[in-house]
Amino acid sequence: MDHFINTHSSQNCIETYDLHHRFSSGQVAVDKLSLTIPTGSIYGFLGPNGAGKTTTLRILLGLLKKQKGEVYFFGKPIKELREDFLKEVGSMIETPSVYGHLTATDNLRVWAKMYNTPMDRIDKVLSIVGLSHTGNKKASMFSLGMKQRLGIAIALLHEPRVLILDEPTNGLDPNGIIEIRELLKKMNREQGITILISSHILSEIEKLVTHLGIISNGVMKFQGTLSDLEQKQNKGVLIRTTNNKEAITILRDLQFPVSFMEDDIVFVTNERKEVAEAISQLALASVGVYSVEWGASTLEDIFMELIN
Ligand SMILES: Nc1ncnc2c1ncn2[C@@H]1O[C@H](COP(=O)(O)OP(=O)(O)OP(=O)(O)O)[C@@H](O)[C@H]1O
Repeated sequence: MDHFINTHSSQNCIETYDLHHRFSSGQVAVDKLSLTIPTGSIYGFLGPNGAGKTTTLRILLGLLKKQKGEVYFFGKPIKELREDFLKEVGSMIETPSVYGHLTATDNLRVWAKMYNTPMDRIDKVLSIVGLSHTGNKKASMFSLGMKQRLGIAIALLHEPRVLILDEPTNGLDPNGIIEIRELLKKMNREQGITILISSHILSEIEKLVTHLGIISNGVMKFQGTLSDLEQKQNKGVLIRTTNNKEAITILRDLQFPVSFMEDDIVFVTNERKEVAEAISQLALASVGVYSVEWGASTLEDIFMELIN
């Protein structure tokens, strides 16, 4: 592992190298996982149920003992930082820890005492998460979205530089998802907080994140920016002709990678020249081409391909 020690960077808020975790049941939950979360990014940690996201986040936070691998926060190994790094980290793992019989303010008072945070910070975080108006309402009467917001407020109390959130949009309706998304974007933009957010639904975080790590069965399948992922999109061309049956025979004989999709011929290529050549060949064979349309596989298609 020594060769990694020199490669870590203070440009990155969190880095892991070759993290590995096996539960006593024998289940390997995390396998040689290397994460790179740039400072200032919103990093989406995406994977299906049981992929190993929560296990990874718990290891990062020291809630689960690291078995193998390295973890760096702000360019330094956590064993050097000891528990000090936790002052810089706010987190919400699984469900928010909220006392139902207390108001939002009283919930925050409990945590402020524990963190030794000045009480005037409470109004600030309530305003950041949009819960200032909740007054005497007990948290048990909050909607799920409000409870999630309160959980985020608790995570923000001690002014962390990084926020780690495990599926914060779980169970929320579409409006709730949008509200949390806008809140996180605002915090990242206005306060420069780096955010690591896990999810099992690409569409819930696609509009939020700058970077993505896709995990399946404990193994990292993709890591990069959203546009890196978009580059993996396999562009294709939909061709409509006066005689699709003949057209497909001609194109297959000429070794073009074509197939049928409903009534269209799908031609998988990114090469304009190849498309032009295919159309000329069809014209030579007196097959009329009346429509040519560039299509693209969706990000969801790529995600499904990566995790299966
Ligand atoms: N305490 C445990 N003992 C044994 N196996 C466990 C334990 N906790 C988790 N696992 C297993 O480890 C694997 C990874 O679980 P983990 O909770 O990290 O996944 P996840 O990606 O967070 O999933 P989800 O989206 O469902 O929360 C799963 O197969 C899970 O069953």
